Order: sequence, then structure tokens, then C-alpha cells
Amino acid sequence: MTTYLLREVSPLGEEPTDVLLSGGVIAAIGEDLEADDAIVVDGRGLVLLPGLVDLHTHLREPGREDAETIASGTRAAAMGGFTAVHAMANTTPTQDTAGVVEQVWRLGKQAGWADVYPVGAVTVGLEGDRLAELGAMAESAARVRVFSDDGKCVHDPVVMRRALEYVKAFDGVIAQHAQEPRLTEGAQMHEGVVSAELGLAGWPAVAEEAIIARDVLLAEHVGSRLHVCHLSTAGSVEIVRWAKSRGIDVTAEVTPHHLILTDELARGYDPRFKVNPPLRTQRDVEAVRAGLADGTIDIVATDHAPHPREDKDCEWAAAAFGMTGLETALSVVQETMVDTGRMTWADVARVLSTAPARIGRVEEHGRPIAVGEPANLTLVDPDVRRVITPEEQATKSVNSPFRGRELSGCVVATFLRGRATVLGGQSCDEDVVVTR
Ligand SMILES: NC(=O)N[C@@H](CC(=O)O)C(=O)O
Ligand SMILES: [Zn+2]
Ligand SMILES: [Zn+2]
Repeated sequence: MTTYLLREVSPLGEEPTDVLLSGGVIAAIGEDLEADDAIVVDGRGLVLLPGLVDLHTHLREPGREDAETIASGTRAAAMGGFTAVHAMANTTPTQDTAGVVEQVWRLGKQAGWADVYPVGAVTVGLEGDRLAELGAMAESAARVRVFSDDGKCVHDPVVMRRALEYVKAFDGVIAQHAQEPRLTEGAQMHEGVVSAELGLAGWPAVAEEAIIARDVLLAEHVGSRLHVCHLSTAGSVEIVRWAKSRGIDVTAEVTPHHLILTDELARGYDPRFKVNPPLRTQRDVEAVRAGLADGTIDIVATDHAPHPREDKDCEWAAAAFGMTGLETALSVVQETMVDTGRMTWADVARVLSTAPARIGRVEEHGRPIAVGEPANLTLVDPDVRRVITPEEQATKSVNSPFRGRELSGCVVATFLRGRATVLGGQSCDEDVVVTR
């Protein structure tokens, strides 16, 4: 196995030091390290982070391999600096049995780009009626801890209550896609000034907030753990802040796109900007940034939602909801939170690695950068600017909202248990001999 000597890298953006990766672990940290057979990576000006962990990725396999496969999606993850991803359950067949989650888990291992942790469906077929076999998925080889009907809301309060109660037995968490179905029937974008002007059916903030309010109260009532997916409104931030102040065991995520894009983008009717939950207003963007900075929002999760061209190259109303995100997430967080002085690189490590690993109960990732720890690491160059070209990305789908846009920072290298999955900004099939 190749040994890597990262020369003068800055762990968490702090003082430069050498870091030696050998035997799958961080073997040494210090000044002027020597290792005869090591590949030396010039780390001057580069920030070393723990490997990123995504709690919310759509890998589409099984069922929609035309949009993404576990191999292509996890290669995209590696290119984005991720060493672990949680694969959402809205596949075909649904990830609602031990058999399907084990299949996804195994395909992740075979691909080898990043560790894949399948999310289990809460209800059979995401239908919202009967609980799926949560216990069997938890006990399977995939050791599922995160359960979600994402794409759909667990809207029946009794079903939600039962699910919250059930997962307590194995320290699981219900990740809710908070969308009141009746209030969002036919909705196409955020309900507000822009939707009124465009004449598109609106999706009111209250449709998200009402479910989050209900669910934090349910989580309190049954003493269980709730995670809020892709929180997107100022009111949602307020509700989560209130729930945390009451001691309710709730965590929340925001997506990169909700940190930077607004509903104004719908004016061009370009379906790349059609997403669920919808892009909101500038006021909401400010609120989710503030919520992330003060810890009300625990993590950034990509909600990477690849769609094939035919589902996006059509009129707005007919297009699928969702945008890709794995290969741009870190740049958006840098640009909105670090470059603006709201967060440090240590904070970035928390919201994109440590905290998502903790919420997903993943032990091997989100670890400190310390001797003896598994070498799951990401090396970032924060000083470059790059133009996003979806056709050149590893994901099979091109529905990036950032096409043609310049973003800050890029991933130089990603290491999974000491093996380079990305080096010199390129993905590597095997241990390759490239340095920057
Ligand atoms: N975010 C989206 O707009 N779409 C997701 C589903 C989801 O995350 O709700 C998808 O699966 O395409
Ligand atoms: Zn969702
Ligand atoms: Zn999703």
C-alpha cells in the first residue's frame, strides 16, 4: 500500500505541518518528517480536513442507473472530498428491506470510492402507511441507523410517532422531508412575490415549518431522535432553535444550494433551479447562513439529486425536482461561510464531517486529525477559482445549478483509509503515482 507524505499542509487551516499516511492510518504528524518510499504531496497553502461525510445523497441505484450509479455517484463524492455518503432510500425497488440495503452497501464496497451507508425507508415503498422492516435493516450487514422517506414526507402523525419510537431500540434517527402534502399540491416553486408574478403554483414556507413544529414536539413526546432534512426557511430555523433550547433531540441540515441561491432564479424558467424544497428568498438565505454559523443548523448535506437530461430538458412544470451537488458542496460552503468570515475551517470540518458522522452513527469517519486515526482525509486548495462545467464532472447527470458559474476552492486530494481516491484533482482508480 502506498505511503503518502503530505508536506506542510494546514490541518483545519491552522499551522502548517507534515502528515504521514501509512498502513491506512495517520502514522505521524510533525516537522520535517521523512519516509523513503512515500509519495510526497506539496501541501503548501492547502487545508487538510477530515474526509467529508454526506448525510443526504441520491445515488439512484437500483432503478435509475441512467441518472447515476453507485460507482459514478461515489466517484463524484470522492471528487467533492467525501469519504462517506448516506444513500437515500427512494430507489426502485425502494430501500425498505434488509435485502435491498445490503445490496446497496455491497455495491458501495465494490466501487471503492467512498463508504456507502444506505438510508432505510421509514414506510413500505415510501407510501406513508405501513412501517418498513426497520429492525431488520438495522441488524443487516448495512447496519442502517438513518431512516427516511425522503422525496416524500412521513405526513401521518401516528406513523411518524411509531417510527420515532421504533428506532430508539437501536439508536436510529428519523430524517424527515418536511413537506405538508396538502399545502403543497401542485406546487412548483416557493410561494411569494416571484411565484405570484410568474403565475406558478406556490409552496408556502408554512408547509415546511408546520411539519417541523409537529415533529419536534413528537420527538420530545416519545424521547426520540429527529433529523430535519434540507431545512430552507427562516421560520424553520426559528423552530429548530426553539426546540434545541427546550432540550429536544433534534438535528438539522441545510443544502449548499439553499445557502446561496434564491427563488429569483425561477424567472428564467430553467428547470436546473427546480428543487424540493424550493429555492427561497434572500431573507431565508441569510437566516440559514446565520443558523449554520450559530449551530442551530448542525450540518450541510448535499441532497445530490441527479436527473437524466430528458427529465430536466423540458418545460418547468414537467421537470423533475432536484440538483446535483457532491462536486460543488465544499466550494459553496467555503464561499458563503468561510470567505465571508462566518466560519473557520474547523467549523467546516464540524458541519461537513464530524457532525454528519455523529448523526449517522458512523464511527470510522468524522474523526480528529490525529496519529493512529484512519486516514480518511480531504486536501483542499482554498485559493483557486474554478468555473463549473457539469459535463466534466464525475456524476452522470448534468443538472448542476452552478453551470458556468465561478466558485472558490477545489479538492486536490481525497484519501479513503490511506488510499488516494483523488490526487492532483483527478480521481484515481488505483494507487497512482501523481503529485501536485
Ligand atoms: N431534492 C429534490 O428536489 N429531489 C430529490 C428528493 C428530495 O430530496 O426530496 C430527488 O430524489 O430527486
Ligand atoms: Zn427531500
Ligand atoms: Zn433528497
